[in-house]
Amino acid sequence: MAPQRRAAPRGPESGGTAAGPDRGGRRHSRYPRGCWDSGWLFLLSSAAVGGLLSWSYLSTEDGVTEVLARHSENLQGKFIEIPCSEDYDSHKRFEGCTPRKCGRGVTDVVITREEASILDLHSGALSLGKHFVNLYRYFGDKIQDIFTEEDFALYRDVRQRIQQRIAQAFGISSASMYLTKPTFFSRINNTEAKTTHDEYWHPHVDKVTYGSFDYTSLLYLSDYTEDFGGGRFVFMDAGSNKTIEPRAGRVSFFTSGSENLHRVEKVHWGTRYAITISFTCNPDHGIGDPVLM
Ligand SMILES: O=C(O)CCC(=O)C(=O)O
Ligand SMILES: [Fe+2]
Repeated sequence: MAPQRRAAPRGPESGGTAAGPDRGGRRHSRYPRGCWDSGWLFLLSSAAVGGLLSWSYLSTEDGVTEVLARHSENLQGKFIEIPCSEDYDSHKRFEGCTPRKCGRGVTDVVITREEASILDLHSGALSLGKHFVNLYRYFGDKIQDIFTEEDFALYRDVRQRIQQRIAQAFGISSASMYLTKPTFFSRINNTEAKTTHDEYWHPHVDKVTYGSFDYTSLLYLSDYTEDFGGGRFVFMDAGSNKTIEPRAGRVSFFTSGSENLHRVEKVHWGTRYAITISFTCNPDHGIGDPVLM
């Protein structure tokens, strides 16, 4: 069955909250001491009850979970810096590219939902049962029946914008990064895994799993809770997991070392589409953009 194109309109941009001037201090002194104390106690106990409630609400079988990006949010950009692991020291360093600043970011404004829906059409055509398929080898001459030159141009443009966003977030030059392999479409549903490659739910470190990766990006093509259930992306931090709920057009990116150990929750229903676009700092591990031959 041909996949359906979903042309969902974009929601309004989310605005930031400006911090106001400190208005709290002077008001407290107007209250009699006893009243202030009980008010404070009340505040503290409500905060404790609230905290407990949200803790139990957010807790999962994996421990305490914090949501970094909800499906319903339209995030301009969120970036969290974290200390780099030592993984990069055991590889050749490329100053100005190899991570010195590490972290993770997510944005909903670099790729539109419309662009995601066009790419999604193709991931539907690529349901081949295995996780890694070399499209050129698989389709041969027929590849031109599946992808048009416009599709490749869109892919190149999307990849370029993601690369620039990553470079900006980590303070490096976009020209020092190279696309690397595997860069792939993934399609996940709740059918049984056929090979170990299909077992996407295992915690892993991309730099260990894929070798050449320095920066990983994920472009989501479908929507958590609308197109599929489960399937959230989880950063596995000590003591607290951080989740990203996929949303069409959402880009999440992070340094590929063990500072960003992660996994994907099992998909319970529906189909989840995403593209993994990865970058290396080592020109020897770079690959060219896909082209139509
Ligand atoms: O699809 C995702 O959200 C993550 C996939 C992933 O971890 C990977 O391809 O290495
Ligand atoms: Fe990964």
